[in-house]
Amino acid sequence: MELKILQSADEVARQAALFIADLIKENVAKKGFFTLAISGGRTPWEMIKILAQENLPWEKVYLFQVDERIAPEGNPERNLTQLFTTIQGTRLMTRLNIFPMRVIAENLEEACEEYASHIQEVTRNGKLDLIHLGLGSDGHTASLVPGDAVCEVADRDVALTTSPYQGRQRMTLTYPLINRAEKILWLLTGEEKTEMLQRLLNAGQEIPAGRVSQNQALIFADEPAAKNLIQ
Ligand SMILES: O=C1O[C@H](COP(=O)(O)O)[C@@H](O)[C@H](O)[C@H]1O
Repeated sequence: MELKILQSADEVARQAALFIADLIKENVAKKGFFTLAISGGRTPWEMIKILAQENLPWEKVYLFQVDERIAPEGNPERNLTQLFTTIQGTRLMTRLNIFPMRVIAENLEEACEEYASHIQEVTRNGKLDLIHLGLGSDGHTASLVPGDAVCEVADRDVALTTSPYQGRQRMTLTYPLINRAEKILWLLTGEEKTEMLQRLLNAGQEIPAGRVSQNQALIFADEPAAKNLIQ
């Protein structure tokens, strides 16, 4: 796994946006489209704001969610609400193909299956071109949360947590789908990520993030997150 240490959170966002922009150009030129899954939390929004300024073939980009809270439409805790707030008024709002997780469905198990089918259809081979991941200070990533049976799902690409996590049940991409992605991009900023960054680099199997494939992964971390690694 490659690690890039950058001076600040702003620089992490900028470099990540440039990295994604290059991948979009490359994939659209090669196969005509690009598939991407974005996490929620704190880190992706600045990167997305920068990306939105790029003149890219957005109509050919298909954006999926990595995870979502089971909560009503427009709920401020939802990752989709934050995404829409971030891209409001930008070209991404009208041109990007966004696939929201249907967390308001009556039958959530069916909604998981349907989401997995959409990913299969759009990607054609079941492999997303890029998955962006964050890392919680308890070692969770996506909504693969410590101690939840969702971490053991091996036969489905999208699943539900068995219990609420930070107050809400969640829908999440599972390890099989995440680990099949062509590329995985971790964004880690802030001092509170220092210990988990170390464990992620050691592929510590005791934290959910440590079980994500490292072969195709790249980490952009800022100096506070990587402070133990800087001499
Ligand atoms: O709950 C969540 O948190 C993680 C970590 O977020 P971050 O604040 O470190 O960016 C995030 O990856 C996940 O999608 C989100 O639902």
